[in-house]
Amino acid sequence: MNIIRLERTGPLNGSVKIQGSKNSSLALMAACCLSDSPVTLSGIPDIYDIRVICDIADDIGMKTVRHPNGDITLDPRSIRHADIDKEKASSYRASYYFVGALLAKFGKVSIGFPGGDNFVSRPIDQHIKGLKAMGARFEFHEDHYTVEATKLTGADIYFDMITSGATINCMLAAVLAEGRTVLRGAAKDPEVVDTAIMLNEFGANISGAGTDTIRIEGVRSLGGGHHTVIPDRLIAGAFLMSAGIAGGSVTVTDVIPDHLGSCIAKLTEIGLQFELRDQSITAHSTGKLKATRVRTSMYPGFATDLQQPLTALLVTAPGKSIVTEKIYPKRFQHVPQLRRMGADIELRGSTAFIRGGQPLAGNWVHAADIRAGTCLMLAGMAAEGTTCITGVEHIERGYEDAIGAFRSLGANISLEQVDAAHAEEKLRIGSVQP
Ligand SMILES: CC(=O)N[C@H]1[C@@H](OP(=O)(O)OP(=O)(O)OC[C@H]2O[C@@H](n3ccc(=O)[nH]c3=O)[C@H](O)[C@@H]2O)O[C@H](CO)[C@@H](O)[C@@H]1O
Ligand SMILES: C=C(OP(=O)(O)O)C(=O)O
Repeated sequence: MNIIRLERTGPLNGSVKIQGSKNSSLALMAACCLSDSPVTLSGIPDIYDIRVICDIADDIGMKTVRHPNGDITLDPRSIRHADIDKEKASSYRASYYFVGALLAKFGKVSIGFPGGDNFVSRPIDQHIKGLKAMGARFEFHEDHYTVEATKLTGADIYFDMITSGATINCMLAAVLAEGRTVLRGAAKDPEVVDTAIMLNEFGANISGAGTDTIRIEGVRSLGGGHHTVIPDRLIAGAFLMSAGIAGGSVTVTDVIPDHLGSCIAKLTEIGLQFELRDQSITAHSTGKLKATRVRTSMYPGFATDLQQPLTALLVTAPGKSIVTEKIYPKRFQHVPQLRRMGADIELRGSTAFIRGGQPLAGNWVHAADIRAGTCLMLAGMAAEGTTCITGVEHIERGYEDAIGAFRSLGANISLEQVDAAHAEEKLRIGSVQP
């Protein structure tokens, strides 16, 4: 099995080109099913989740070609059915977008339950409620569910909470539905906006994406064309944090600085300095970090996907920090791992109380999800000695080449193969801190 090995890292210096957004790519790839002509997407990252989508596309008959320049062309004209392999659908989170994207054309979609990072509870009731309002009927089975609709009709949908997944899924279903759909309490995330922009480029009639009310007038068909996915703001945010942990200056290029507003504001409070340009951001360490409080919230608030890497940074900031997770109250699988490295963190409900500035020591630790992996890579840069991280497959769901990028900045990081039993034993006996 693969592990990531890290040694304490001196100042980082250099720049990293940020890959296309995972979460946007997952929506865009599924959205292509709505078109009646080929679509070419630029910037889609070569990551595990995307490879699964290409597999699913292949199964249902949508030809996909990855060109030498990295672009992907998808041809929805040859889709034969909407019976999605259960296991493939359950191996990542956003498989539910195939429901919204295939329902109008096929009248019935059969699919496995969404997988993805395990935060104990990730309900899909808002997807169900929204699609039902448009005329869909759901049936739930042990390992899959089916969604049927003889006809999809526009509806007025009030979400009970802000959800990017349900906003995008209902938007996809509404594009070819009859009449007008209004999504109220919609998510404003850049990934929602990116999806709406692409669909409009191909002939959809969506207005208001990026606000909390999205209106979609159903159209009869969509054409194809070309679209470039937005950059991954979550990966960019984690690289900016690495300058705070290891020192030095890190530039992220090919980004949209506006998408990182709340992250930059929080990192400035903590003591980093920033230079913002049109498409790049440089984070400078000032050598001084301050404790802070943070509460995650939906865009434009501080993203839950940045909570875990931020926690690593706060563990190194002297003083008491308080991190409250409002989106996934149990998203703390990184905390026991940070404790194994000597971090002083107490968890009470959905809040982590951090006494920062204690020395960290390398250890064997396990990344249970993508951002726990980011968090542990950052912590490993600050820890004395060697840190070995298992669960690399989770990191690979989101990052094209995290190791290469951190190495290019000067981090002491490598991918190594070890015997699985050896890793398990090391994780079991590691020097667990009280
Ligand atoms: C593939 C993808 O894009 N994943 C992202 C997406 O996940 P995902 O789309 O699953 O997350 P949502 O934005 O839908 O979830 C936001 C909140 O709404 C709740 N909720 C959501 C749907 C629903 O039907 N019922 C319900 O209660 C969730 O439990 C959560 O508390 O947004 C999350 C929140 O920014 C990010 O952490 C994930 O990286
Ligand atoms: C939670 C995440 O991903 P997913 O929703 O795909 O599990 C993430 O990217 O941090």
